[in-house]
Amino acid sequence: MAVENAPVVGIIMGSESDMPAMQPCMDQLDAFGVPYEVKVASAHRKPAVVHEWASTAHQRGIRVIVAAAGKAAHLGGVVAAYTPNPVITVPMKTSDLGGLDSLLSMVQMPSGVPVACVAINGAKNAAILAVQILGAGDDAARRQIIDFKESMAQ
Ligand SMILES: Nc1c(C(=O)O)ncn1[C@@H]1O[C@H](COP(=O)(O)O)[C@@H](O)[C@H]1O
Repeated sequence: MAVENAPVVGIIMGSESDMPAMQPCMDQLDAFGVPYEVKVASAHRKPAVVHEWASTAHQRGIRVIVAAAGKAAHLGGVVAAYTPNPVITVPMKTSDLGGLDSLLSMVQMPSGVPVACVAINGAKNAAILAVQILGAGDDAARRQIIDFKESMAQ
């Protein structure tokens, strides 16, 4: 049975240093009233933790995952390998290559393991897309998007 206010969006990021750029994602989910959980874990530095988190997310009630990372941003692809949930990746802007490194390493997934990818530092759009995905099968989430689009047009 679904627990009321249990997280339905799982946000994972490769480092604490990604947190400021990802804050708009959390803020937007708060604005929609969509519950989420946040995990900081790196597929490079803590592969076992990422494996555990990603492979059990759907069992905890998570329905969409947002994965943010910078540089050699393999985190989203690794998470996608372990979960049946849709994964939205957020390439982090980087000091050396401006985030093109993050973008290309996220978006160029091999056939069979897709991820969605928003713009460099596109944290807010990741939240909106996550709720749109939820809204495909949930009337309340779809209502949030309809209201959001109306207020954006004003
Ligand atoms: N791309 C990845 C992964 C991964 O893909 O597993 N783990 C950490 N990182 C990224 O490294 C950058 C620098 O991290 P630090 O600031 O911790 O050195 C961050 O943007 C992080 O997402």
